[in-house]
Amino acid sequence: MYQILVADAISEEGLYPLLNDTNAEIIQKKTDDPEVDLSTIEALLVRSATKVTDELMAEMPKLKIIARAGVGVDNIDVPAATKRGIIVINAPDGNTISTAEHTFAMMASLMRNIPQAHSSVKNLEWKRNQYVGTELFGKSLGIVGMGRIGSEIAKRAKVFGMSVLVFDPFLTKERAAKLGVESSTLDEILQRSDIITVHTPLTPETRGIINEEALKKTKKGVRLLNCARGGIIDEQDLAKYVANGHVGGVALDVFETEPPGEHPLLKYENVIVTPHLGASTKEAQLNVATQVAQEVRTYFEGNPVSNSINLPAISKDIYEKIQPFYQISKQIGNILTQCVKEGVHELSITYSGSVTDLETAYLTKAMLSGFFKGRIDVNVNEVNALLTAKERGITVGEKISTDAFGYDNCISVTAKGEENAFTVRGTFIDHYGPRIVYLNGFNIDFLPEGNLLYIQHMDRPGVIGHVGQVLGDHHINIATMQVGRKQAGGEAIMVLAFDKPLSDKELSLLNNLDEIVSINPIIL
Ligand SMILES: NC(=O)c1ccc[n+]([C@@H]2O[C@H](COP(=O)([O-])OP(=O)(O)OC[C@H]3O[C@@H](n4cnc5c(N)ncnc54)[C@H](O)[C@@H]3O)[C@@H](O)[C@H]2O)c1
Ligand SMILES: O=C(O)[C@H](O)COP(=O)(O)O
Repeated sequence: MYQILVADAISEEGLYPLLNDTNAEIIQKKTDDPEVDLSTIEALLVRSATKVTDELMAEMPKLKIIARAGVGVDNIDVPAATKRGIIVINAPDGNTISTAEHTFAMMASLMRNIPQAHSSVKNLEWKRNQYVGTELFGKSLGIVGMGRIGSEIAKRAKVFGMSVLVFDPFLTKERAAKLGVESSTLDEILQRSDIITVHTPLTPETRGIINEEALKKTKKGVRLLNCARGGIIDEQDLAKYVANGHVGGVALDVFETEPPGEHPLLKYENVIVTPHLGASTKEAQLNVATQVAQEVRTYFEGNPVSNSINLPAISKDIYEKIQPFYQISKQIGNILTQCVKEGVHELSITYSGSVTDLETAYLTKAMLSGFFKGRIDVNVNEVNALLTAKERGITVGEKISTDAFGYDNCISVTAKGEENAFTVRGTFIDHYGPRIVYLNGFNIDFLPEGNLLYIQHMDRPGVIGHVGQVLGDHHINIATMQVGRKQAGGEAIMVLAFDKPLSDKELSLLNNLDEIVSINPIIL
């Protein structure tokens, strides 16, 4: 049973896929709740409130997946999660409409002084002249960041009769034309817009994208909105421009620090604010919670997730095709790590035959996760495999070859150390399964599974009998046995499978046999 910590307020109804999973135990508590045993948690579900730091992850050694029920992952240390092999997923589009609607509601409120007028009437005043507003119709709206939310704002703005200027470095002129908006530079937006709204993620590039220098270029009376992330508009610079009357109004749903506390902008009548409510609708919360709950369940069922921030996305049908090769790639990596007895500085992988039609980069990462399994203290998976290899000075090379050694497909991996190189080849045969077909210079054919023993020996009459005798004397049943040799009387190998691993004593008795060169248990 896997334990899931739901650390923020996430829709109970949306958690249904997990609440319904008999393999899942849901704990709905904060991460610092003394009743929570962080060491047993395998999945963590959050919104923007919980800060998922490297220190927190260090307290959660079993953590495999962090799910953000929403879009922004700036509260999660994604590079640290990647390093630890923890998958980070989000729900990228479940709250788009709610946030676009909230931004629009803020814009209309700002233009018509609705929050101020509302408070005034509640205070028993009736100041009709004081709250004369401005129409949205005919105004130019500048949108910085034309992604999911920016695009929805643009659609609504057009219906309201506004002209829309957009700045997004990834927006093509064709898409802009299709959306009926004018693709502009940031400067054009600053100079021409009556209202400017930002909808980018907070990145080093977008932090302070609207700062003093930008504000100087705006029209007098410009209105500014930030319903994306605090910091995209520099709050200190904005406060100056509200104070000097250049900026005509501001609507903020987000702040650099949340809650903002005593904030210089809060004292101005023409600054309206909400407490990060963009995604706070029943619909959005149900959408994002359902999306991540389903994804977490999918992950624990052993299937690929589709909204990972730090793992290449792979569609379900591609995953189904890749799955058999994925397993054998892992097994080859794991055989290598158990057979190579020196430091490895290079791993080169050659794909041939039908496997070359697939996403081989994914298989290379699977091979690496098998290679590092049990070798280092970190959980290595497809998320951090390449990074781990790089950190350990292992060069990873990938090649395609036309020679599949007579098989439909072949994955061949060579591990190079200071002294030696060791090659393992595997194939996947339909209706038969994965097979290892080459081990360190010898053709062989065995199932990479369970408790195996790889023996190097001299090809002499009686050797198989001697091995059988030792094992028989210790009541050890041989499940399968495969042999391979290069030439009669020369070096040979055998690979035996057992129901349980052999003891040190049994291994040592086998090792002492005259014809045996070396023995090497492999546990897969
Ligand atoms: N207030 C809320 O509750 C709430 C809810 C949902 C999302 N958000 C925030 O809204 C923002 C937008 O979300 P989204 O789902 O539309 O994201 P998105 O990824 O779909 O869109 C972001 C867009 O910003 C553009 N962009 C990136 N860098 C840029 C730059 N330097 N200049 C101009 N454009 C740039 C990207 O090309 C992309 O098109 C995010 O910051 C998200 O966290 C807030
Ligand atoms: O990035 C997001 O999805 C929004 O900022 C919503 O954040 P929340 O889930 O904390 O409301």
